Amino acid sequence: MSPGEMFTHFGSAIGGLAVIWAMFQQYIPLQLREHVERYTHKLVNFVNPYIQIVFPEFAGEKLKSSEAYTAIQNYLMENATAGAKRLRADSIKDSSQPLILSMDDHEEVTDVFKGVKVWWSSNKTTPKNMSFSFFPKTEERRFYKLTFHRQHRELITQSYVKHILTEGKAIAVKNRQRKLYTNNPSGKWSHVIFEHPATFETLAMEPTKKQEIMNDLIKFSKGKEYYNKIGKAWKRGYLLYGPPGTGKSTMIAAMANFLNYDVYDLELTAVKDNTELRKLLIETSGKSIIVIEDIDCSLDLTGQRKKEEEEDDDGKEKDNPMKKMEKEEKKGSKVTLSGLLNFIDGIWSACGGERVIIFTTNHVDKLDPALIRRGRMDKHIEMSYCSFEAFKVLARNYLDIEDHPLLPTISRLFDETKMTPADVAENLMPKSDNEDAETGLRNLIEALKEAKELEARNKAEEEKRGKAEKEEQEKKEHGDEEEVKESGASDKEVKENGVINGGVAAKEVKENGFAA
Ligand SMILES: Nc1ncnc2c1ncn2[C@@H]1O[C@H](COP(=O)(O)OP(=O)(O)OP(=O)(O)O)[C@@H](O)[C@H]1O
Ligand SMILES: [Mg+2]
Repeated sequence: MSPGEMFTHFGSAIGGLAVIWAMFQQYIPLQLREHVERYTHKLVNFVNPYIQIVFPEFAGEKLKSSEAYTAIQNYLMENATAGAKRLRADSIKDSSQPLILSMDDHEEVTDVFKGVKVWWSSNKTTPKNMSFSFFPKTEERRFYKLTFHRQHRELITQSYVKHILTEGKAIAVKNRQRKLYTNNPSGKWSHVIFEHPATFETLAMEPTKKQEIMNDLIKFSKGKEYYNKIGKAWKRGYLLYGPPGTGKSTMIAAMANFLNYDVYDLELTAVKDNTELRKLLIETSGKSIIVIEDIDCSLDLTGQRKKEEEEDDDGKEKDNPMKKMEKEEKKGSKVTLSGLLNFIDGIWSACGGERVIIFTTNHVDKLDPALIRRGRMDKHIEMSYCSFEAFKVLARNYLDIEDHPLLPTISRLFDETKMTPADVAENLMPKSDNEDAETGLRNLIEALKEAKELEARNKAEEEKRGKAEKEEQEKKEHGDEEEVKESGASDKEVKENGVINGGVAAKEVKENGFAA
């Protein structure tokens, strides 16, 4: 029992006396009665050196728990419930969710702040005039009570309470269930709980490169003041590019888990036009990652400008409504490159809150340079084939292997051939329950050897094809030369003939002339 409570009980005892007092009071003059009551109250307050603050669950807004109450609940859950003997397990929806514990009613815990001890208790009051209700719970009023010695009044009311509220809110952010939003054809976001297990720890990538990305994200997420100072919207763009199965989508999930952000997976082909795009983007919340996967396939963004020019060129087709409609249909979505770029260029600076924008593509060379120039996409990250360093992460995750006699062989094979992390992971995955780690490694070695052979075969075939083409070309060129040669000879003949003939003729003429 907290000292405050003790005094409360002391107060109740006095209250008991007051009841007896009330029985007699009708015989006592009113003035004297008031006098006695005032002094008992004063006496209790004078003897009780403890102060109590009450934080009710519903303050002001009726339907939403007060921010302070929720923050205190979170804080106590993480920091102080160890001392509580009776806990309440609330909001268990399914077995995969972590157990959320809070103090049971009338339970009490202590907390220490800068060497000062305070007491917290969880309480509820039931209104005296209990009316019949189908929802009896709503009649209860819960509250937290904080008790501390009056000599620490300043410290507690000014620093401790503030500390609790900020800590509690931070815990809420950390524990909140994050969401994965996707846009549907009716132009709205719908969401599910985001529960992707990928983390930077499980992501196969060179450690230095990985660390660099993590540092970049940390700097960004803590950069509120910096972005304010330079007058830029608080956002950062990443372009992830590389062949399929190199971990682009996995990287996005790892980033979201690392930053504790929501994810908005924007399917551009489902967006009707620029107006809808703007609406969708404005509806995104702060602390979120906006993803446009396969940006080169989502829209004909790269060719948009060219197409418009083409359309302008052939005026005839433009006048034909059927042709025009066909074209519109083919075009499908009318989201334009310039529309998209406008939004990326900080139109949401007014919306506040930090946002990360990620584009992914398999063909970085196909993208319009305007889309990926620095400043729009701040960081270009290449996701490439699995290196030995990256493989070690997978070996640790999939097989719990740090070291193994087969690793040097694998290292050599990785130098000689290319394989995506997705394929490596697939090979390491046990095919049956009783498969051991070594089998996994052997499977991978086999697959790497096969990949190497295939590569060699493809290369040989390509060379052969190249050679054949070269020969064909040479043959063609040779053929031309022959022809040239042949036609050259006839020219010569003509020439020679001409000369001969001419010579003859001249001779003849001469001769004739002479003759003449
Ligand atoms: N770098 C990686 N680290 C760990 N796992 C990976 C990595 N790359 C791929 N994987 C594994 O392969 C699967 C496919 O990878 P992912 O979907 O991230 O590839 P992607 O690059 O997005 O491919 P696509 O271009 O086809 O979208 C993942 O589920 C993951 O298990
Ligand atoms: Mg992907």
